[in-house]
Amino acid sequence: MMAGTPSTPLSKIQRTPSSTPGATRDREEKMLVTVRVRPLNRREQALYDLIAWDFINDRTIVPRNPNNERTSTSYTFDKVFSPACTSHEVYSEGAKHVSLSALTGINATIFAYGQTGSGKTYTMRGITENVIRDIFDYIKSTSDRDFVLKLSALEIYNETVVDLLNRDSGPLRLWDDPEKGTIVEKLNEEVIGDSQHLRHLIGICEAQRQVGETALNDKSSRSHQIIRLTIESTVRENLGRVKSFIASLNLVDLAGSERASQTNVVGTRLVEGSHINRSLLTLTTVIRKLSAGKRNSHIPYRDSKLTRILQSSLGGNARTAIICTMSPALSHVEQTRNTLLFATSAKEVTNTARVNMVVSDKRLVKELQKEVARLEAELHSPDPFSSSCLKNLLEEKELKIRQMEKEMKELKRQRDLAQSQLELERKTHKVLKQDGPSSHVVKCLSFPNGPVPVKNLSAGRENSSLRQSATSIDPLALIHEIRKLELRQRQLGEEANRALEVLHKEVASHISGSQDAAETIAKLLSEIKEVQVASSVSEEIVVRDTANLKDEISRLNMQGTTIESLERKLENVQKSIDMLVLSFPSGEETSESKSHQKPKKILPFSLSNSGNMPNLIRSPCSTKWKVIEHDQENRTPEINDAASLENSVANQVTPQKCNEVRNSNASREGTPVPRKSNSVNVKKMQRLFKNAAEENIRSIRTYVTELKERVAKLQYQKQLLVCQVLELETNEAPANNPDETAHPSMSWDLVFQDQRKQIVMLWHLCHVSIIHRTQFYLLFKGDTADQIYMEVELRRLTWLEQHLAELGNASPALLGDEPAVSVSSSIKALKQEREYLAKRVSTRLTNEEREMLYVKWEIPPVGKQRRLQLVNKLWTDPYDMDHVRESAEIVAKLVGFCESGEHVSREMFELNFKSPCDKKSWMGWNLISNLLHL
Ligand SMILES: Nc1ncnc2c1ncn2[C@@H]1O[C@H](COP(=O)(O)OP(=O)(O)OP(=O)(O)O)[C@@H](O)[C@H]1O
Repeated sequence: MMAGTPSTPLSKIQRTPSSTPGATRDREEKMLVTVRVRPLNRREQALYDLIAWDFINDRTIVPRNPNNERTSTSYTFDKVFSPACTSHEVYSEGAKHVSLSALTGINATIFAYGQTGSGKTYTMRGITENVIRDIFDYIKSTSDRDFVLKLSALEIYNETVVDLLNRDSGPLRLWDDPEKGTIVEKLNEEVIGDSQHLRHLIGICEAQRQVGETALNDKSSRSHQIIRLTIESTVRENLGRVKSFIASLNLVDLAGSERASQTNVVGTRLVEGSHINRSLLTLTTVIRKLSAGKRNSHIPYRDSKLTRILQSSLGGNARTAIICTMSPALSHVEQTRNTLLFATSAKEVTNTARVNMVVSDKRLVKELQKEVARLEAELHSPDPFSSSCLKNLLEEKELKIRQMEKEMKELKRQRDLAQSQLELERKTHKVLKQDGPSSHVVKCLSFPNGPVPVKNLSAGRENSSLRQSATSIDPLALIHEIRKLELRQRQLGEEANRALEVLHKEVASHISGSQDAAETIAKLLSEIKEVQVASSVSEEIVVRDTANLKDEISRLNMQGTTIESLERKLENVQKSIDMLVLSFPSGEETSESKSHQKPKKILPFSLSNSGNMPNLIRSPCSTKWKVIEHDQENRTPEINDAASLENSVANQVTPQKCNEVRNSNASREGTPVPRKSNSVNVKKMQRLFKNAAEENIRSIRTYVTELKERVAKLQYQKQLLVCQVLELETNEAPANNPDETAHPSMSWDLVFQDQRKQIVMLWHLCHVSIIHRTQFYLLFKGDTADQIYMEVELRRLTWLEQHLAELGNASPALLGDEPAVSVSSSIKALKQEREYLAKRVSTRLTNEEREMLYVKWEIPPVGKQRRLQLVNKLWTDPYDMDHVRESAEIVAKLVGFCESGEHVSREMFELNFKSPCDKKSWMGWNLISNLLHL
């Protein structure tokens, strides 16, 4: 197993020993950022591509302006290397100083960043070669120190970490060490003999790396490669004390950012490209946040393996040099601009490098023991002349030993003190987090009613329930929440089942819309009203200390089947009710019925007043309901006889009652009941019954819809809990990373943009239904109330992607059949979904709209499958947010989200994440827990 970046134990840190050449004090310094421009390559020359950049001086680059006008944008760095510069020059001015720091105990990282084909590998090869030469020259010329060099190398391919010195070891796990940072488990480390040996091993790593051909580079690196040299050197000081310096030098060759449209990649290359882009996006976000000086805010190191492994090099204990590589060609100007923006942010990032020094107790004791043994042996020697001299010597040595022991004691005392201070700080940090303000949402999961203050669980808080950081949450608190959820699940199940029983009995048999049906429905409605129970959740849930989180979640999952079957039942009932509504004659759209639709009636069965309402997701549906009631209350009474009569009927529900009301109204006011022919009255009565029945059915339907929402909410809460439990249980929980659990202070808007980009990328990687993507995209647009949805979506997708990536790269023997089948079935489901949408292109879009889209999306003017070609292009470039927006708009049109001119409503968004067109084959969230054997 290989350690992460070496760091000095707190007690052992010494600042800048004078004996160490080149060592510096513990201090902040900016990253060294340079830009290297390669010459136009053959491909670019063949296409007569133009040079798009000018070098004003050796630090500044500007976009070339053909008209010689003054340009407003210029980019300045520590150094800009023109195409004429050699690799040796790049090394000397862009990497040497930083990389040789590792010889003196300072961690160092050199990495190349840039678009695919811009020259990263070329540059890093040159640097590595120069580094090897200089390191061995230094070692040769530093005879007072002993050096030990070790090499390890890894690549991150499709978010999987692979050992380049031993590919057979399979995917490697990462875990966090409080002192050493992120550790790559079981990574091979080879001790280096000499420079030849080192070159040989690096050659092996290069040969092992994933390389593939794309339109922009014949030998494109499809993975991020990190070669890590760990350099340990020891020096013996006057007192015989042994000091060790230990540092690592990371030589990082990133895979290049790429646009699918430019690299023309499909299949495997496309998937690789998505992973590459995603991790580079995280790297960019990390750099951007660090550059904004928000080191105490949440920096999303954990969002990609690349940033996790390089965490200490990005704003931590390391010196870092970044060489941004670019093509000068006009055809790449956009990508190059992105690279330069990245470089501009990187310039602002500050690292705090320190000398990692270890004063070795063990070695010291060993040395002392050796010395004592030698002296004792001399003392016992029979030579009388040397005896007194030896005695003196021994006394002298003993004095030194006592001195050293004292020093050791002092060192240990300092170490213990530092450790206890650290411990105290951690505790304080935790307490602060638990008691802290509530507006921070990232890493905090809760459900109801938007942001709620987090309070201590024992204080019996109501709503803070799940809204605690998973990394700081007490397992007992989680169990408590699980129990509460179970209770709600049971109560809801009982209520819904009773209501459904009644509905099932009656609804199916009365779909004719006759007077009988109206009566039955009215009866039904009142019965349903009765079965509603005000389910207040008991707070008196006792959780034993011995309760086990995993067992709790398994139990909850088992019970989940009840809720799932309830969901199915609700679905069926809703269908029956829909049929019932449809069964009414289409005369519904008469002017009369239209007019009564506007000023809605107070319904006899109002869910808004339900005791359960506070527990419901506040859906647009229920909001509307309230507005309707409000409208009604403020409405001036209708003078229209029929309308007021209808109101009464709707209120009284049954035809008999309707008659009574009508008669009593008439007689009370002393107004003669208008005499009309019998046939007219019967017709009118029938229409009134029908309207009343319809209204009641709508009430029932709303009730069922709200039941569904409540069920969905429970599922959702369950998944939140599962997420929290998973995070709590995994070794990767950032308990030792206070930095990561820190509350974000950046604005929600920026967080939202970041999260949205990541979600889009993850949807792409996990082959999530494009209808789901569209719904989610259109529904969550950055409102503060969206925070929780965004967070949960991100967490779920991150889990899913990580596990799919790990499983996808594991050997079949490791996998078993299930997960692989699931991945392929979700790809299949996505394909089916596209076919389904393609069919709707003709019906949902006008000829004109279709033709415009074909032109815009570059669909050939002739061909059989133009509709499918169009749909196949939707949601394919997660990197381009314009593409994403346009894709969402088109899918929304095809599915009819925007039909009424309104935005998609939350009730359309299914929290169980099933694809509407193929519920069976889409890989839903349940799979996550299946994968984890929960
Ligand atoms: N400064 C340079 N001078 C001459 N040739 C160069 C230079 N930089 C790159 N090249 C050539 O350009 C091609 C692409 O370079 P390289 O493979 O290093 O790109 P890359 O950025 O690592 O691409 P990818 O991200 O796809 O791996 C190679 O053939 C390389 O030899």
